[in-house]
Amino acid sequence: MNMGCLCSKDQRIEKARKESNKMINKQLQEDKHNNQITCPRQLLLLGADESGQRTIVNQMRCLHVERTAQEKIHYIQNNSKKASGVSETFFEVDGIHFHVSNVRGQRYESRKWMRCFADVWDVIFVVDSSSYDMVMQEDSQTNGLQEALNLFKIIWNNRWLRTLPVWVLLNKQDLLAEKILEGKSKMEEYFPEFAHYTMPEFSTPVPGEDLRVTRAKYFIHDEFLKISAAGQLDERDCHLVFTCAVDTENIRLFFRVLTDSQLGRFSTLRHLFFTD
Ligand SMILES: Nc1nc2c(ncn2[C@@H]2O[C@H](COP(=O)(O)OP(=O)(O)OP(=O)(O)O)[C@@H](O)[C@H]2O)c(=O)[nH]1
Repeated sequence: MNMGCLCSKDQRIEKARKESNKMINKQLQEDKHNNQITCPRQLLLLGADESGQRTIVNQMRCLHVERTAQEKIHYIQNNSKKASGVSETFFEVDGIHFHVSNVRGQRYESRKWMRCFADVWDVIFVVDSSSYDMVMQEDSQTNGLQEALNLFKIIWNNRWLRTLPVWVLLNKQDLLAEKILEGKSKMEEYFPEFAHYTMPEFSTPVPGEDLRVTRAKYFIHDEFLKISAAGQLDERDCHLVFTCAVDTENIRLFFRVLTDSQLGRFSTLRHLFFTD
């Protein structure tokens, strides 16, 4: 009788323990799910002037926002000719909330804002790939692409951002292709090393793409790759992506790949962007 009682008491305890475990696990799952939905993923959007940052934000807003987007702008005092500050956009994709912080005037104010981004998930760095023959408005002297490379180096090596994955959007591919095919502005006149550049084996032209365009875009790609690879000790993701921000579909697909990567999913759309 006693034995029976003890046994059923043990069984009751065991049953209660299992139920409690089940409830805890269920709660954990729900919290995880709610967290994914309500806790915004913060993206830090950076790049040199005129690279296409605002266009990308606008595309995201048009695509996903309408109902959910809000925008806040904080201005930072500075002495440069252009306004600088942080504009923040909030929107939702597939139930996941995003928070994009777009920093203007990064080169001059970086010390002021870098440490404000403790919760950033990814850095998106936008490049005007067609600026290889242009000078910066700021000083009418510095080559546009060289300025983007210099700024990327600062951002890649910044200690506040050192652990974060970086997506380099080699933007304005349409304008780059136009310039290269036009033949008036030769890349080697601005970047002499281009004359001896050979493409990596994995570089595959987009169907129908002229090989001169493929070579130019991979040259730029490799210049950024060199910076991300130099002196790197720990594993850190640097994804180089060819984009055209005025093409809504292109930005939509990029965003889907980014969302998949943040959710730890392998994106079937990767091949549309990735060069590795
Ligand atoms: N053809 C083409 N034009 C682009 C592309 N991306 C941006 N643009 C244009 O380039 C210009 C500058 O783009 P913005 O989005 O304002 O660039 P930004 O980086 O926000 O510029 P700042 O305000 O100077 O920081 C605009 O006229 C855009 O329409 C692209 O991929 N292709």
